[in-house]
Amino acid sequence: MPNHGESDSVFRARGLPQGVTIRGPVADVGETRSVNTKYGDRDLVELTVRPERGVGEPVTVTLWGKWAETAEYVEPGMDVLVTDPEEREWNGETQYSIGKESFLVVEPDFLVDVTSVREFVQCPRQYYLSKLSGLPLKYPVTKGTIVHEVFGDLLRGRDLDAAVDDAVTDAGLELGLLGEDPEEVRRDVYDHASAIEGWLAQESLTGDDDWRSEFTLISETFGIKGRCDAIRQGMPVELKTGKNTKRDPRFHDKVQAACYALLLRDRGVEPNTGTLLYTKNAAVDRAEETGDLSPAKEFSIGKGFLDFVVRTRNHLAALEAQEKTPTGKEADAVCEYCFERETCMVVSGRLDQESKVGKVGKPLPAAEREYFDDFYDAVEAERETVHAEYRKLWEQSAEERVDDDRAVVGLEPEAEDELEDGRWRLSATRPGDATSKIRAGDRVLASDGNPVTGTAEMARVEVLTPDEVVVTTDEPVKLRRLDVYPSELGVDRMLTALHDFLLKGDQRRKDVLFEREDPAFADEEQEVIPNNDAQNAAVNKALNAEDFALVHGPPGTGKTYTIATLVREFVARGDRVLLSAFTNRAVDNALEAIRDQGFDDFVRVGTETGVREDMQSFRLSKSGDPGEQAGALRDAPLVAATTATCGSRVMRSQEFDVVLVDEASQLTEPDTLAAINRGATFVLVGDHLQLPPVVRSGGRLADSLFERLIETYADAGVMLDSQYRMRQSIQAFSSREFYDGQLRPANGDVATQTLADLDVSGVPDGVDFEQVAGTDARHTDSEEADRIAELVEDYLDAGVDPEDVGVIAPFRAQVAEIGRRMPDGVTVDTVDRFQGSSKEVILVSFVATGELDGPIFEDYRRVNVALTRAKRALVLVGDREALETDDVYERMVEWASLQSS
Ligand SMILES: Nc1ncnc2c1ncn2[C@@H]1O[C@H](COP(=O)(O)OP(=O)(O)OP(=O)(O)O)[C@@H](O)[C@H]1O
Repeated sequence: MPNHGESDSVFRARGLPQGVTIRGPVADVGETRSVNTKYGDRDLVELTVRPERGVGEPVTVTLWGKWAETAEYVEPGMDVLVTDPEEREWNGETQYSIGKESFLVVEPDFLVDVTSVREFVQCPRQYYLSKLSGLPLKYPVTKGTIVHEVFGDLLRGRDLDAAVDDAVTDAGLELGLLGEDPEEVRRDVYDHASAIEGWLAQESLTGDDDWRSEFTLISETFGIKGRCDAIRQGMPVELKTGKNTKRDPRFHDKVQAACYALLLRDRGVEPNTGTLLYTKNAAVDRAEETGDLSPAKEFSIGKGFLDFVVRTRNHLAALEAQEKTPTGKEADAVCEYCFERETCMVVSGRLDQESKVGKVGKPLPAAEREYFDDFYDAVEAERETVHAEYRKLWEQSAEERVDDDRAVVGLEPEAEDELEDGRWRLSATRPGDATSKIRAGDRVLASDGNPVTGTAEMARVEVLTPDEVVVTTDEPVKLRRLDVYPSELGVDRMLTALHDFLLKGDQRRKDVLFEREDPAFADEEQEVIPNNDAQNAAVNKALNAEDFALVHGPPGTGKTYTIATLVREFVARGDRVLLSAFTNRAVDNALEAIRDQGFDDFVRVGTETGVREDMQSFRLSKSGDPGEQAGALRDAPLVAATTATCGSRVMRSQEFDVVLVDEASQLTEPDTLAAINRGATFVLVGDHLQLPPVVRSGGRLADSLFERLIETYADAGVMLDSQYRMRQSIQAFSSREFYDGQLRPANGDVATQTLADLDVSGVPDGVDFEQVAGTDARHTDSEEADRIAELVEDYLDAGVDPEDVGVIAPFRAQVAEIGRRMPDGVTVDTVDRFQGSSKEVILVSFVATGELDGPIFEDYRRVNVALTRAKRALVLVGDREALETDDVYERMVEWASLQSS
């Protein structure tokens, strides 16, 4: 374990075990020189590093021999980490150099996946291409998953036949889409599996075997993460479904196993042997093949090999830090026999990239290449924020993670029960009643107390109550802590969506989205929704769209109702429809509205834990008879899935006539592409005057495609203008301020609704402003919280149901402050969490004292959302003087005060 923070500066005397590291930005990279040493001529380079993460006095670190090659890609400003440097005094100065035990790690914060290092060794360009195009739906990929599953099962002591049967059934959907015959697949997998079984049997003859399958590892020192297929007596074992008749494992496979060795080293284990298991070897015909047909190949993992692996990882991390596209020249890529040769040439040609193999075809127009570059960089910036989340696993203390809602700690392990399929159910009691973001159904990292240096397993939360936790895992672990485990899947899928749109997409689609051609519409009119002209116009716009249509729906204007109607119309005319949204909640809400309109011939694609209970019966299982599962998907006139799932390999095999995307104004452009790439035409429904996409990095991802299109092609959109939620006085400010005064109540009943209709009186009805001078704290205001607590009590005393009351606050801290004062049933949350819902009574805490700062004030769209959640009563609580420092809030206070007087 390297030291961090203050202890970084403590360079202990050489010879002390572990822990001596130099870490910080590079200030200078010297010239490479060749010097004569007792070992002959050797290259050297001097790096000047500012240790203690840039705070310390610069020190010189000499890189010898192969390490000197690092100078080719390391640059001033990049972060480096040197473990166990050799030190010597020279002219009163301490100098450091890479010694026998040292490693130099470039950009350790960039977490490289083990499979990426493996690909990068094969060819840096292939690493890049896979990153762009994702894993395709192909038989070898699916078979690989099946064989790995069987491997895990066999390690857990399951019976071979049962394991093969289950794994093949589990892959039913993919096999069906691939048109594979399950019997043949079973036979195929059987061959691979018997190789594993045979080898396991041999191994167990040698005495008591210490196995562990699927080990999740992450190293803060080496900046590597990954999941090892198995660890046997502390040594990594990797399974390969290919064949290898040579005596040695393949080079890139060795690199992969050595990565896991590095990860284990970080935990104090020093594996000296790696094993590769080539399962196809068992299936080859011994009469035809010669060579070494034994599946298991071992190799010794020496320091020199680990050095090479770290340097490869460094090279990759440096290219990523410089935002450079690999060319294939970085390594000795041999293009001649490469399977990816054609693809590689086409991609380099289209994107006009340099590549070792050369390019074919005409480059995409400059605007498209620029678009690609901009979004690629934006997605990678977002990836950095995901890496920062991983880092918090070790940078934050357990208490900080709990405070940040990222962990549940202090669990007392109760029971470990082995399940029928060899997996485990672990339970623990939970002292204290802390709340947490982790919910039943989530995938988390379960650990024995330390998720990085201890034993950790990916787990699924089955039960999480204030006093009990139950999870399921592949392997047992002392259940003391759960951590939110970040995922790069979202950013990976954005890149794939960009790739599919620009390199595989339809020309006409690109012409329209690049604003070279206007969207086209047919002009048939029909009356579909007689009682709402705008909805009717929107439906007609969408039905007539030859490219796309936009439905702009302010709060409560019947977006969901319109979508449901539209879906039925599309299906009725014979279209195959894909319905998508960012969240599972939005997808299920839309499906519910569709079902309410009497249509239920649809398939819901999603995970068991993602899909809402009442939609489970429509969920397409991945497991089952291949023909049946694939048929269920292919024949469904309506398929519904989140945008992330639209980018899965299963969904990427599907095509639709039209794609309908709900809450599209909250989607980044690449996320929207992931859905619309699947269809010939598309309809986006949203409101760009409510919350924008949630991204941590900003840049081009912060603007939705919906907003861009509605600004460019206003005529392609229809705004729904009649709202079914708020009484007249409540909607007035939002209508005037955000919707040019066009938003209006759908009918008299909506316009004139009051609390009196609910037999409630003696409390503020309609709109009210409550002056509270407030306290000075930045993110909380106890005076506002007290006042809100009194008001809520008044409402409840007057007969309002707690479920009908909501409180909106700008900061999580204030949400907690108010939450402590609330009776059961009242919802208290941030604006972001309130979008899409409504309550009879809403109170807004502005935490506005002195200066206006905080998320609610950064973006007027937030206040639009906050003010449009209430049906009958809206109470604004804040300091008039502070609010009046801003024009919009000044008008808001004026409006609210007028109403209440
Ligand atoms: N044309 C219509 N005729 C009758 N009722 C309607 C019509 N359109 C919408 N409604 C009703 O208005 C209410 C709000 O509609 P819906 O839930 O579709 O709004 P929304 O725009 O999706 O809301 P949100 O802004 O919360 O997303 C629902 O009860 C719905 O049944």
